[in-house]
Amino acid sequence: MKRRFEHEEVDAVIVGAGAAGGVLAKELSEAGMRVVVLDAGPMWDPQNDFASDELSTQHLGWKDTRIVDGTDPLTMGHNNSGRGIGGGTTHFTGVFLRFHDADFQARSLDGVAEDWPIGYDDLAPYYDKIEKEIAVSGPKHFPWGNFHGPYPYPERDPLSPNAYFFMKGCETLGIRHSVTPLAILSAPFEDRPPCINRGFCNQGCMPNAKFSTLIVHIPKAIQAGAEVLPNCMVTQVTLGKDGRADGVIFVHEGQEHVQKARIVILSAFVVETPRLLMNSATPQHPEGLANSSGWVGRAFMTHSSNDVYAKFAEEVRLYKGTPVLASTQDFYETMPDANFVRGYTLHAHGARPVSFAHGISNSQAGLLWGQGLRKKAINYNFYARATMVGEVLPNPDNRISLADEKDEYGLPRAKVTFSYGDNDRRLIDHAVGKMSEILQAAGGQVEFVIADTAHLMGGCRMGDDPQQSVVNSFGQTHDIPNLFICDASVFVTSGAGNPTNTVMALAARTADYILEQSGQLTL
Ligand SMILES: Cc1cc2nc3c(=O)[nH]c(=O)nc-3n(C[C@H](O)[C@H](O)[C@H](O)COP(=O)(O)OP(=O)(O)OC[C@H]3O[C@@H](n4cnc5c(N)ncnc54)[C@H](O)[C@@H]3O)c2cc1C
Repeated sequence: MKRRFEHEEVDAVIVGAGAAGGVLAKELSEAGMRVVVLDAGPMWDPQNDFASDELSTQHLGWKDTRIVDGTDPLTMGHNNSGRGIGGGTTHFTGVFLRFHDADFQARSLDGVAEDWPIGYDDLAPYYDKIEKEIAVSGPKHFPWGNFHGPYPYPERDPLSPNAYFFMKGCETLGIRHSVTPLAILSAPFEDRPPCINRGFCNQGCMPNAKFSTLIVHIPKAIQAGAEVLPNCMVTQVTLGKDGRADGVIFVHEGQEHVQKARIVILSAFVVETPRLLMNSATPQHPEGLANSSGWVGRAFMTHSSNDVYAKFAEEVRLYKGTPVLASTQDFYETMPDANFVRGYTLHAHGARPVSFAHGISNSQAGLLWGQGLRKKAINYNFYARATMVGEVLPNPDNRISLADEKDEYGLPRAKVTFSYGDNDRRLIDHAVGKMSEILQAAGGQVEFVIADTAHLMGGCRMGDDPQQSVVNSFGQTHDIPNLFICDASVFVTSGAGNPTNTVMALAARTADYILEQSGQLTL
């Protein structure tokens, strides 16, 4: 492996080239900082590595063994993680929503969870910047939240049959709906083509119509001088004699290497960032770095993402088009007459045949296999699907910790403990009821409800109080001023919308802060 900065201290080393790491790499290197980015996985080549095939693209997820427990253990892998340059964005669905004002104020408004140390207004300019930078497509008027459009690029057209059925159901019931804001092009942008509705967004998008960090931020960072090193698994953050972070140790092809840096930024996502901090424990930091509060790994969240499938007399063909093209946020904020607080987004959500068969084989109607499964799966073309993105309240007992079992690097594996709370379950019941009503109002017969989750957030939450949080609102750890955390792990609550726009806006804000502060002695 050729390295430019093997024997030098760089300005910043970034661990993880995903949604957040990519934004940071671009911003810091364009501002003239010397940046090295290390990612555990490969540098993907969309034309060779992104097959139009469900099964052969599972490797885009983080596949290392994790020990899972709790009353609702999570299925880890392709559905909730990424590995390699681009991180989760290589195979994310591209739904690109902003959080609402209320998402930052769960404690003040509803007496649950915690308020974030920032509000919507702190992120608004960064949402604007990111959306413009990647040409988000969306409606002229988005009915919910603080931002109503217009988006930089026009909304997608035509939509999928599944989206039209969803919108018909919503209209019949008087539920507002909208074409979904997407990080997927509706017209040419830079050197990328518009989407032609192939529908393989979760397999990597071979034509590059869908945004990913791999094809947007990382090339720009490299152009500006950043060194991006794939297949480099960071195993430890190191401290100097002064107690400040002074670099990282990483493994490439079985060999250990060191990268010294003035600032260390962890953007390794919700499981690996806390794990790395805990695996970097020293006698001065016996519970792991940045963990004097005891909050490292705690209160991580997922979104509830239950699916409802309904059968129609006409063909729907769930494989057609971008998976999500229509949504409603009419149930996003706390509803006065509901038996739960907070809310959810609903999407019309396509499904390819393998995930359809996998889902229905395991639905709440009971297990299906053999002839029974075949009989249902053969009617795949007649099913429509809706999916929820439900807020899950933070619970300190939902946590990432270290298991006894070791991985190939000799490091303790991550243990991921997750259980839903009562509020989460009541919220899910409500959303499943609404999705069923919508599909029925469109003419379908509900046949399958499938419990599922999506997205991970939290585990290194931000806050003003160093005893109750890991980082400040800029991602700077309370304990070690030149150690930053910038990824989905800093979320305080999960909100009820897909998180990546917020992950990237936070990263752009952290980059500004680092650039403002980097001349000062405190960094
Ligand atoms: C199937 C799927 C669909 C999704 N759909 C949507 C959607 O439609 N809309 C939305 O908003 N969000 C969606 N998401 C979520 C989205 O992908 C994440 O929110 C986002 O990628 C998180 O960004 P991040 O920077 O925190 O982490 P990531 O993007 O996951 O990046 C983390 C990177 O760190 C690297 N890494 C980890 N540990 C180490 C280590 N020790 N050393 C070196 N490198 C390391 C990993 O390889 C990875 O590349 C989806 C996710 C998946 C998996």
